[in-house]
Amino acid sequence: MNSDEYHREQQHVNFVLREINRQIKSVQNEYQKAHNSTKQVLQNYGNDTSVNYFEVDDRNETMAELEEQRWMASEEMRVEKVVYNHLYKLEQLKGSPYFGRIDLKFPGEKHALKLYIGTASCVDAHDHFLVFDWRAPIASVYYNGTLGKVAYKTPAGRQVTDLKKKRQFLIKDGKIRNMFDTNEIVGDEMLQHVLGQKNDHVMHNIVATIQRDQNDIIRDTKSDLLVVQGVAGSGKTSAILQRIAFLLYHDRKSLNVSQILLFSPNRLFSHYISDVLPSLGEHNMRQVTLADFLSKRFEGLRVQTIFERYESSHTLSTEQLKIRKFKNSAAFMKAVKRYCRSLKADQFAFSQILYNGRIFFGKETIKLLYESQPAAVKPADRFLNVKNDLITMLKNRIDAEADTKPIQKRVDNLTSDQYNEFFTTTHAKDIQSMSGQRHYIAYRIAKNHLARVYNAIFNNEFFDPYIQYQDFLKQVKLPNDISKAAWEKSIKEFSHQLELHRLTLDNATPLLYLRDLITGEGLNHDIKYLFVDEMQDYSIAQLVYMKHAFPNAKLNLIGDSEQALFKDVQAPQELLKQLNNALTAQHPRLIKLNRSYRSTYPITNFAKSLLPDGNQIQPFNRSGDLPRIVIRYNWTSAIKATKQIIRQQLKKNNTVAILTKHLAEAKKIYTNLNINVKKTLMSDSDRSLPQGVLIMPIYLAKGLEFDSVIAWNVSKDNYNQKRLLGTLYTISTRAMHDLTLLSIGPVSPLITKSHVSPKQFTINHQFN
Ligand SMILES: Nc1ncnc2c1ncn2[C@@H]1O[C@H](COP(=O)(O)OP(=O)(O)OP(=O)(O)O)[C@@H](O)[C@H]1O
Repeated sequence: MNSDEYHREQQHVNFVLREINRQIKSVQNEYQKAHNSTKQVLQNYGNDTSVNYFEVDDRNETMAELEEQRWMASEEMRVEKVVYNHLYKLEQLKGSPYFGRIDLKFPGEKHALKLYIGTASCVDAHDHFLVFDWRAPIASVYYNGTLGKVAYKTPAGRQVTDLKKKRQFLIKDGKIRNMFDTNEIVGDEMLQHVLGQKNDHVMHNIVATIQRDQNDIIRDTKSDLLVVQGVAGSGKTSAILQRIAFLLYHDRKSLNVSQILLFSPNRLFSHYISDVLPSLGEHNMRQVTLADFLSKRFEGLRVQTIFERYESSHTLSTEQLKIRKFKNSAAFMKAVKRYCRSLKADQFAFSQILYNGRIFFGKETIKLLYESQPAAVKPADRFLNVKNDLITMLKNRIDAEADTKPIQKRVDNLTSDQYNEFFTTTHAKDIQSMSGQRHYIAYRIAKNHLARVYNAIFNNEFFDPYIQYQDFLKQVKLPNDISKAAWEKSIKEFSHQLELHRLTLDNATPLLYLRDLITGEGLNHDIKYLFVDEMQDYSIAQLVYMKHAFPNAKLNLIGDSEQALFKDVQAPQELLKQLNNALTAQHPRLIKLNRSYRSTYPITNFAKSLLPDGNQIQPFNRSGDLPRIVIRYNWTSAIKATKQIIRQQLKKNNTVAILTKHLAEAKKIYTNLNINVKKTLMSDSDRSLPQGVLIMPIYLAKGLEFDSVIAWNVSKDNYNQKRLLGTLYTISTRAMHDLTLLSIGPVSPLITKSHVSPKQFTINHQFN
């Protein structure tokens, strides 16, 4: 590009930045004013709440005043937040106001319009858009269109225009570092630049270089089940984060960030992606791991995590593996549903409610309440009715109790301060007569006595879901390949675990499903979009449960069936078929991403050759060294070689990750690796990644990437089963720039018998 053009564009950047800086100053003032005003109102509100309540007439007046103050305070806070968000967005534009330009010529117009596109919009005092938000309908042309006739959607319908130019910029600290004209979606030159950078342990937004198929994921507004199957490093996570930012913009009148929930594989990953949305001017959505979600739902029990299950899975017999498969299937969840629907009153696992060691509500009473309802009423509604009936019965008991002598005596013995303490609520303050006040106090005392019974009813303690689940297990029809003896043993194991206050993951979801179906509780109607990243690591049963638990949510399942750590590598089509069958949806959509961006060309080529059907994977053309296979014959030489590799790698990379199959291996390396650089053994509870040498089992590295990776002990002994292919593939694809595979003894057939050819790696083989 000639220097005149470059100069003109830099002038334009300067012009836009001047306007942005001017606006920042003015909004800063506005913000200060809004902040002071909120402070003032809150202070007034604080003073007013300390008023006296002695005179009845004053009370009502004060309540009205307080109500008004409260309203004013919340209004002030709302205004302050709006101004703050505006300021935040302007600050985001300060160093780099935009990244793209499109020239559009509309029918009937003489000249093309130049539009600049950035992470947020900026409008001048005359309402001219200096920068368009990347999510605005017209900006879709930047991502979708090649030069010539293009169309884009607007609220008023489809618009057609002529795309005359598409220009990309790399602007840093207000200076154009690079710019290209391109006809492609986003030119490879720009991608080369972005992808060649060293990892700094937080994920970056890809807003300037979104690719066409990623754009389809981001801008989908119709699907209620969006399944993204993308090869390793294809930008699945990046695309869904951009999608969240897009949806918040697109549905800004009806959607807020608290209505979006992301299930993420672990806390490290949650931290890794935590900067992406703020960099796009959006607040972070809620994230939860399956372990955290289940622990909340089973208070008092220790629920196994995905990783604990993975760690223990090598000790399982073939029979136990078959049982696991069955419990993780859609068929098992269907059986739970059928069982709950057909339950008769005498099959219910009702529990008595005790008070001071005596039966307060017996099982029979509860059963009768259940039976007394018409059979046509749904189990969950019948359960709720029982609960309400029990509460009514309890209230009657409290009423009766209030009139008893011991309670009346307690009322008589109250001091006047104690007496007045009962009258702080609006409702209580309205009771004027003396007898009314006395009864009110007696009722409150009796209610306090019986609070434990109330809590027991409220928490559904009159029903035992664990016994019910066991009953279900005893009668469920088994698949032919599971023997009755093995099944019975597994039921015993379930009760044994319960005695220890533990619950395995395989039982947790069906049990929760059964509990929810019977009690009608556990549903979250607020969530409108549910995202599940690394979906291949969830069982179908877990996904069925999520669909049930978030009934209003559109499901977004993102993963790679070939990175399965917990089961055999599955062909994408097979996984999708299973999902479609289990999660019936009105508007399902599948988007596949086959181009891999993370790793250099030689690394992606090597990794794809490990897979039986890796041909669909398209490596991004970024140069780099061939992966190295390093073979040693004992532990000491392997550690020695590792130290050498680390020293070499740290000369050009910030981080070297040693990735193992299990935690035990990782711990052993950490203890034996004496090296004078910072080394860290990562654990399940860690939230951030330091630099230097990181040692961790692969499941903690899910979704992450590192400059240089050492795949630990890829030997025949260590990687001896077909189901470890997903693990090996996932480890190899965590490397951005360098990959070393270290083997203690002969190399695994998963490599030697794959499509990997000797030209795809270098080898370093030493006998000692
Ligand atoms: N359009 C893009 N522009 C720039 N970088 C991109 C783009 N798409 C992906 N990347 C980069 O490629 C890398 C991999 O992206 P991401 O982690 O989103 O992929 P993924 O499919 O979720 O990976 P995996 O399943 O292997 O964990 C990241 O460094 C990301 O920034």
